[in-house]
Amino acid sequence: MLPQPVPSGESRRETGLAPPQPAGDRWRHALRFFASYWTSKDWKVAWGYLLVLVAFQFSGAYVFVLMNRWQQRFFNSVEAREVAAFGGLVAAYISILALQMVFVVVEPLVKRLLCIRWRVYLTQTYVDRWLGRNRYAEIERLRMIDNPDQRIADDLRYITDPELGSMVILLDALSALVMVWATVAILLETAPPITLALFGTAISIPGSTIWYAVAYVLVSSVVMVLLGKPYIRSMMRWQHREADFRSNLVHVRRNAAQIGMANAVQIERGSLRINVENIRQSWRSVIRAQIGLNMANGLYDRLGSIIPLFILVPRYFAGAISFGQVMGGRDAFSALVPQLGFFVHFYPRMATQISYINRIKALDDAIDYERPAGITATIGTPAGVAVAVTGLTVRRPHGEPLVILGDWQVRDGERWVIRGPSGAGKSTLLRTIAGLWPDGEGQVALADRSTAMFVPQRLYLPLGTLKAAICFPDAPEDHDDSAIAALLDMVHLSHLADDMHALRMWSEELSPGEQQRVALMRILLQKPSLLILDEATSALDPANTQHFHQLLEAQLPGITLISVVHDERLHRYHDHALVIADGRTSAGPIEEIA
Ligand SMILES: Nc1ncnc2c1ncn2[C@@H]1O[C@H](COP(=O)(O)OP(=O)(O)OP(=O)(O)O)[C@@H](O)[C@H]1O
Repeated sequence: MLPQPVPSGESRRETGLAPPQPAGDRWRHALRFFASYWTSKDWKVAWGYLLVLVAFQFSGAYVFVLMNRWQQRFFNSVEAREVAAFGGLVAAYISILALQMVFVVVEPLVKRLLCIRWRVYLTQTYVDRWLGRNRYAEIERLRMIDNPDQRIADDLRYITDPELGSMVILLDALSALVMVWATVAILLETAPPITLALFGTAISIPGSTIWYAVAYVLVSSVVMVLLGKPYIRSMMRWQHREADFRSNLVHVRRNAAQIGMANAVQIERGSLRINVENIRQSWRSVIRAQIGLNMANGLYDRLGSIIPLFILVPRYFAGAISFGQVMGGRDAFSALVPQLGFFVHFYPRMATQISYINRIKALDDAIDYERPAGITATIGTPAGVAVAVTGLTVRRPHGEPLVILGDWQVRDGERWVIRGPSGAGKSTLLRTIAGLWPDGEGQVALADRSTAMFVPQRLYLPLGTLKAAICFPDAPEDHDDSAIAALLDMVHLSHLADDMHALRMWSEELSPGEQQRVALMRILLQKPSLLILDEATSALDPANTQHFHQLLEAQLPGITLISVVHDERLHRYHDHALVIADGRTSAGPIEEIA
């Protein structure tokens, strides 16, 4: 069975070069994404905070109505010169103001508390899922999406932002609904009816201002949706370019020494310039797309405060309503229009959020993608066999065969060398044995995974002390300092003994050859029964390379060894050979294999 094609095109989608995913899929994903926190084990606190926030939206509308009524009373009493009522009105104002202050202080606080909990939950969940089932490695191996790290760190932060995030937009929507209800009630008291003559009958529709507001908002919404589409596209492209720039900067920082040695500063500067130029260009298209949106928003706000006066003042002139009602009506209309036009007003915010959620969807798709494992990795072999391979063909991700191995067995205590030209598939075969390469067909069985150890060319050094790096995966406390000092001496690194507990960037400080000797120390500490080495001495000088293998032989005499080595002088430390040439393999005792 050939592996299925790798899902691709996400980057093309995100840069706007390919059409977006179907809307139905995106909606379903967004629903699942939002529901996840509110049904998580933190649900009690989450819903508690949310209910408080919802209650705030309702009481906010109530305070708005109080303030509006107060305004009507105030202007009417000023117009009627009711001096005696002035003190009472000021006192009433102070009480309403005090209420408003409670909202101003407490509401943002609750919002922030909820948003940080939500962010922590989402971030932990995504980190776990990304690291689970080897997805982080598989996503990189197949280059499924770019910058999953930034999606987790940044996009989730923007979605849960307490000022501009998705939940705040939804709360604003609720607040808009409640306010619409409150302002409609006020406008019904002040707005003149619309009178129409239909087939000779006079029809009177109450609350003309409301209908004008609805028509006003509907027309603006259509305009905004049309203007917003290119805005979403350009925002996504811009985010993508920003992420590329950040990851290139990290790349330069990580490879600082190599770049210096290779005199590649010009090249890196050029590529960073291209990144910045790409940002500039995509930002320009964001700005262009924003011009129309800003203009429409500006007109929308300004006209919204003047139109009600044009409608209500003639009625005041006709003596049908009081001056207080004109001011109250204008206030309610001005409140109604932005609330009704929530979608209009917040479209740019929603558009940005949609693009973040789409990036998270791409991450979810990559994490959830189940690539049928053509090669099965199992535990359990016949007695005396350390590795049993059956019917194995290793393929490249897109299906072409890389190594056709068929059946192969490594018996306990055998020492195999894997040979072949560069690019033949030696490292990939080792990854397959480790169960990290699923593309192809056949079966790989290990006698015991827990006593097998894989040592790649570049060692993984965790952040922490040198002792922690040497003891990994054991905890540093599991081994005495004196034992580690003796090992350092054994591998000719005794000068590092005093720095054993120093917290430094060891992966950047130790030379590749020193790191390979740290790997040797790990081997001697862990004493694996099966050791798989991928050019594990490539950075060592000949004397240290000999020493590496001699130490292995002396300290771990019965070990089963599979190693990829280019240096023919090292073949004598092995008794069997597997040679890969043009995808075909030949295997057997070393003296029989040419
Ligand atoms: N993640 C990947 N996606 C696509 N192709 C890959 C991937 N990893 C390895 N390959 C390809 O598989 C082939 C074999 O690579 P591999 O690293 O196994 O070779 P090798 O024999 O170990 O080479 P060398 O001796 O130079 O280390 C190469 O052509 C490489 O480009």
